[in-house]
Amino acid sequence: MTKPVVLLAEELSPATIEALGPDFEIRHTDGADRSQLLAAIADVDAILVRSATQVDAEAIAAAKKLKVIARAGVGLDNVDIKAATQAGVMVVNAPTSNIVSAAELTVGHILSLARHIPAASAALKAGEWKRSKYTGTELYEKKIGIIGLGRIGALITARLQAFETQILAYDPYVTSARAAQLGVQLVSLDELLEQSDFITIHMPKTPETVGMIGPEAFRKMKNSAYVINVARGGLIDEAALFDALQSGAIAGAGIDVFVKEPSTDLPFFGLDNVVVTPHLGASTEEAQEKAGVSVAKSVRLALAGELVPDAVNVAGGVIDREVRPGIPLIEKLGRVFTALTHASVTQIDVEVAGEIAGKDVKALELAALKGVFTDVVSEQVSYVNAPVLAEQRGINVRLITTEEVADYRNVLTLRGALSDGSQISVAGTLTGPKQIEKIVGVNGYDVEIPISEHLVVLIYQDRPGVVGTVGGILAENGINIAGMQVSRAQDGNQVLCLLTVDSAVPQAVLDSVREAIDASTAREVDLEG
Ligand SMILES: NC(=O)C1=CN([C@@H]2O[C@H](COP(=O)(O)OP(=O)(O)OC[C@H]3O[C@@H](n4cnc5c(N)ncnc54)[C@H](O)[C@@H]3O)[C@@H](O)[C@H]2O)C=CC1
Ligand SMILES: O=C(O)CCC(=O)C(=O)O
Repeated sequence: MTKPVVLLAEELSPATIEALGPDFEIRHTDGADRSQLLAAIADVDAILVRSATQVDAEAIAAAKKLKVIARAGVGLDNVDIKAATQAGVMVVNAPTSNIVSAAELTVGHILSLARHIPAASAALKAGEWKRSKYTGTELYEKKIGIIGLGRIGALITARLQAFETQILAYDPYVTSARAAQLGVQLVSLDELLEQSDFITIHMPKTPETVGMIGPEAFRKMKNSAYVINVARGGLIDEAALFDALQSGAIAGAGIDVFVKEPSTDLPFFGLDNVVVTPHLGASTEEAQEKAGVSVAKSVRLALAGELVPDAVNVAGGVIDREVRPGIPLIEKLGRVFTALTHASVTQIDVEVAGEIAGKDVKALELAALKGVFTDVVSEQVSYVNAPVLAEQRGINVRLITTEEVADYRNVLTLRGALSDGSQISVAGTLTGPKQIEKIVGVNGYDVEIPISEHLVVLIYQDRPGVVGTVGGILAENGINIAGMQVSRAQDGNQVLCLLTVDSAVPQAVLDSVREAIDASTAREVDLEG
């Protein structure tokens, strides 16, 4: 059997390959080389990148088998998440892998600027013993302004509080309670710019944040202020930074990230009051190992068809141990549901009844939709694009939970309204210590039959001899019946007969059954593959 292919598009820690294990074919490419990337991505199942590879809409369209894009780090500005979601491709990152490293580098930049360490070192190595030129400033009792008080901002706060600094922060999405918990004073952007001695930026790159630190912001800063960017190139307008440094509008800057990377000859590189590093925030042994292992685990889960806690374009999150067995069951129920439909679906209710209803069962909704669309569209259906497919078709989806259930510990039901006004439903459960997957209801008829790869659903007028007729036709065509349940409707003499058979039932055979017993419904549900 061919192994799924994982493409490593950048240099990643050796621990990444170890954590992937032997179940994959590993290929390498240089993701920064566009033509290499587009050729290499064409037939891979997963791609692992850092920040130098642009996994944009063009690359995603070229990747016909791609199921997961894994970013071994935090920032996802090099991945087109919208295009990935449309294509059913899961995007994962390693959100906490490198935050300590990035926070420590930021503190390094702050100290380098405060004490002119790189410049003094370069001068001494060049034979100059200059002490007064490199007189610095203490951090003690200084005001540090943090723009973006997320994971890294919070780590920097804790580290700089040890220097007995005062931390100000601007982050419109952080509550004052969170700021108080961190011992930070939340202020407006203007207040932060005007009061801070060191201003450090820790936001994502978004249309809202690009160029946020431009000419106007530099005008508001103290002449003695230092600015640090270990977040993303472009948050600071590079031309405005050059002017501010050259004109003495600010005292200096520490920059790890650039609009264009790699960049080796930007105008401000020539200035004495700038410390630059080549995007080293995450470049530690520890961060790379954590990022590599984290995304390798996510890739393993994603390629096994499971939901991934670190997926950024799936609403599933961490799945409770008791909810997990329901995922393959409800996906199968989704496929049975589709086989039962005879008109377009306008509404789907995913009902979770029983003990698990109190848990986070969002993953069951995703799995149900994945099942519903698996046999409907030619494109790959995943937890990622299943909700998109429902939305595109105008299907209203509801997740309904109730702890009340009559005969079983838990029952999962898909109930649908069709455009012709009719309703369909299929219910299932897991029974016994082996957690056998069973169908326990179809269109309101009670049954209890283990799910198998081939199911036949028949609805007909109750009368003697029908079961024998069905069995006879199937036998004539070499189809063995593994199980059968007949259920009579409570309000009439319609009967539902659910059969599990050992092989697929060709349409012609199903048509003969339908004719012979005058069935109003005769459907085969093929769960193979
Ligand atoms: N230089 C490097 O090697 C590394 C850089 N990074 C970058 O650092 C940045 C921060 O990462 P995390 O702290 O993990 O992200 P995070 O998502 O935990 O925090 C970002 C914070 O920015 C805030 N924010 C968003 N828009 C804002 C706005 N308009 N004004 C003010 N605040 C705003 C959010 O509310 C959030 O609290 C990201 O851009 C990430 O890509 C992360 C790791 C390494
Ligand atoms: O992988 C890298 O070195 C880039 C790290 C980074 O910028 C991030 O994780 O956002």
